[in-house]
Amino acid sequence: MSDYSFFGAVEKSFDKAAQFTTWDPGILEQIKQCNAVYRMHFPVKIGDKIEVIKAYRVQHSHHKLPCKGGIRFALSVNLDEVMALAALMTYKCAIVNVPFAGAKGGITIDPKKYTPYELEKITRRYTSELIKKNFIGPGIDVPAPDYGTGEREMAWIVDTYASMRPGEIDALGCVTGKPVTQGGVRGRREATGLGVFYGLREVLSMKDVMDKLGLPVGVEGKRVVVQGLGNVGYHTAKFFQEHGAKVVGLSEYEGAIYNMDGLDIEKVVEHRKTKGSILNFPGSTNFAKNTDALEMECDILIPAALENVVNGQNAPNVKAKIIGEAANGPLTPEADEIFAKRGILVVPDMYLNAGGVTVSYFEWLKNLSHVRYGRMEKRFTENLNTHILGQIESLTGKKVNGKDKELILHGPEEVDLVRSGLEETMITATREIMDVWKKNPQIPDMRTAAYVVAINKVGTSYAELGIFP
Ligand SMILES: NC(=O)c1ccc[n+]([C@@H]2O[C@H](COP(=O)([O-])OP(=O)(O)OC[C@H]3O[C@@H](n4cnc5c(N)ncnc54)[C@H](O)[C@@H]3O)[C@@H](O)[C@H]2O)c1
Repeated sequence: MSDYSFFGAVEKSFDKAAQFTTWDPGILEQIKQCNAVYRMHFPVKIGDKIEVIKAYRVQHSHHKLPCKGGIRFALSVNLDEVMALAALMTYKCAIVNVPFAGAKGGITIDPKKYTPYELEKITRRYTSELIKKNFIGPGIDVPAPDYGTGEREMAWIVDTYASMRPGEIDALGCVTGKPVTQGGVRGRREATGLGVFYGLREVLSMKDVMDKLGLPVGVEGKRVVVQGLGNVGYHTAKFFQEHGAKVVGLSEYEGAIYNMDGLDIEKVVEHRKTKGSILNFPGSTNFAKNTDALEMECDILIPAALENVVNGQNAPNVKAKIIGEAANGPLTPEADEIFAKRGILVVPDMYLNAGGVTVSYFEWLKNLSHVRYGRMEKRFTENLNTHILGQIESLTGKKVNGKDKELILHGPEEVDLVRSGLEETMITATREIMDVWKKNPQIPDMRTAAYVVAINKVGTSYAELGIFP
């Protein structure tokens, strides 16, 4: 499918961008390599058998600490994939100014083949392996959810960590993406999808960019196709629908569906729950292969499942004018070249799906500072805020009601704070990358511009810190 492995593709993109920077070749090589690779095998009792589980944790960089990156549960997990995903995390964090270095983990299992009890045993044993080798901790390396994992697994991880490190006051900050009741933050669940939406909305608002693509400005009325209805795909599709776009195509494992008038995401999810498949959704046309979605008639294609799905073979058939990489590494380098030639805009994974890590940063800060975000305790603020409300009303001569009154009296909700921080982050990152691209017309695509931004930020860290010893 591609001449490059996943890590090879990341290295190729890095090299392509490095020529637009002025860093010493030694620094560039150091930024590119993975600093620490932990490949492990451990036994777990499944029924009356002992199963040997293969797993990984890769810390791509230590230019900032802790390292940060999700944990993937899938049969396809391998060292090359985990290295590539760890490297992308370094660049992602740099672009959105989240002070972490990149890491990633994975367990080579099909989670659907295990009971929740067995998955818990595997997750806890994996966590204990990370603890033994100092590959996890609030100031060392902080995992998060990724493909095949979610809040449940993160709760098992934090519980295992806290049990094995009794008395560690910051234990909650050893992992993010936890349930809200276990130190998680409101807004983390939908953060990656919302970040994808904010990033693409910003691109869609740029008149010069849209003129080049021959598309009208704005989200309203855009036809969107999403591959993968998991955490990232579902929320991305929902936010597009809520803001006036038409989600015309969706795909899951079992196939794809299309309706040029738009599909109702919630109803499709409900249909899949009851019928076991997205196929045969009323009013839509079925496609037997899930990859058919990639070639559907639309304005924006959003791959939100796994890597290497758009490649040299199917890229010539893609009809979208914009590809929003919600998944990590969905395009091969061959596809990238085809899209650059065809004038199709690829909005790259390495910042577009940074919503998860951005909100994870808020969660980590909340855990370390041992506070709650948002609404202040009524008893602390009521008198002062009631006074402020009175002042505003007498100055403006108008009564303040509804949401505004709530905001003045009690401050914003945690989820509103988180979302506004995320929105600002994604808008700033999009503009920064576009500015670099516009200032240097020799940069061939937005991905390369994003890498230039990332390399310059990580390079600056090395230059300022010096090389030890
Ligand atoms: N979860 C996060 O916060 C996060 C953050 C950044 C990036 N990502 C990336 O987003 C991607 C998806 O992650 P997720 O967390 O949504 O995973 P998930 O497990 O919640 O969902 C993935 C979905 O894709 C479906 N799928 C798998 N192969 C498919 C195919 N060939 N065609 C159509 N559907 C397919 C699966 O059935 C599943 O429903 C991954 O590349 C991940 O690395 C996730």
